Amino acid sequence: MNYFPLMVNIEFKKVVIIGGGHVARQKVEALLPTNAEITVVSPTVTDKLKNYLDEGRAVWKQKLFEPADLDGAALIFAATNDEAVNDAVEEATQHWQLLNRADALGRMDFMNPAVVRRGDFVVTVSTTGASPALTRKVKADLEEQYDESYAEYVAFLKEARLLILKNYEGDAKKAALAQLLEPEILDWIQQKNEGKCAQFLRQIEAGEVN
Ligand SMILES: C[C@@]1(CC(=O)O)C2=NC(=C\c3[nH]c(c(CCC(=O)O)c3CC(=O)O)Cc3[nH]c(c(CC(=O)O)c3CCC(=O)O)/C=C3\N/C(=C\2)[C@@H](CCC(=O)O)[C@]3(C)CC(=O)O)/[C@H]1CCC(=O)O
Ligand SMILES: NC(=O)c1ccc[n+]([C@@H]2O[C@H](COP(=O)([O-])OP(=O)(O)OC[C@H]3O[C@@H](n4cnc5c(N)ncnc54)[C@H](O)[C@@H]3O)[C@@H](O)[C@H]2O)c1
Repeated sequence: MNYFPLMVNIEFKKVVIIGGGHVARQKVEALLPTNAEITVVSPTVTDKLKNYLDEGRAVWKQKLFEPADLDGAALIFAATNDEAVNDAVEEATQHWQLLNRADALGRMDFMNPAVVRRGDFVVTVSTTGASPALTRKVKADLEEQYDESYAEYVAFLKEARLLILKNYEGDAKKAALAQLLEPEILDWIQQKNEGKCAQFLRQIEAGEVN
């Protein structure tokens, strides 16, 4: 199956996770930055997951799964360790709801890639379920290659690009946008050279970048 990768806005959408184990905790952690409305349905939860629930970052329904738990959910994660329960979640999922099964059985409307998040810079990795271990290895490589400085780097590129779009047209715009990929800009960010960054923005505004 060829899955279609998407960046989806799920802010305020209801997401229901059935199960409260290690996998459910991973799903909650992946969802927290999205501001989705997360509900966890499970009689027990791990200590770390309990912390998120205590902080009000997700709602805990401390109970066994029932079909009504899925009402209004846009995304559903069947993440229990019991195949029969995951089957029951699948059975209760409406055609318009998107289902993920952590056991990778049955209806899999979407899969979870590994995610490296650096502010607006997001890199995802997937083997479409073929080798979660390779996915994690490549993720670790990417975390090293794209360190925390990329958040600030991409934020700076955004600011500079918007200034270029405002101040340049035609070929001059193209040339100025191409300048944004000069490696020295990443060097300035990593060396915390705020002077150089500010000077570059002033040069853009003065029409001097080409
Ligand atoms: C990327 C990540 C994202 C996430 O889960 O959010 C993710 N798995 C992660 C971790 C992880 N997965 C596994 C281990 C145990 C060690 C090992 O085996 O290596 C660990 C390590 C850990 O848990 O720490 C094993 C495993 N995974 C699946 C099965 C079921 C099966 O295949 O039968 C089994 C066997 C279970 C068993 O043995 O019983 C299934 C899936 N796991 C997926 C994603 C989807 C496709 C991924 C792809 O290939 O691209 C898919 C299909 C469904 C889905 O969940 O969407 C997350 C990275 C966390 C991070 O960010 O570091
Ligand atoms: N996708 C992945 O990354 C990945 C990784 C490892 C394992 N897995 C799969 O995910 C499954 C879950 O793994 P885990 O480590 O989180 O298991 P776990 O044993 O730590 O947790 C299982 C959870 O399911 C809950 N549960 C059981 N029956 C329930 C019911 N009727 N209603 C509601 N909740 C119920 C339990 O209370 C528990 O909190 C594994 O069995 C495996 O198939 C997936």
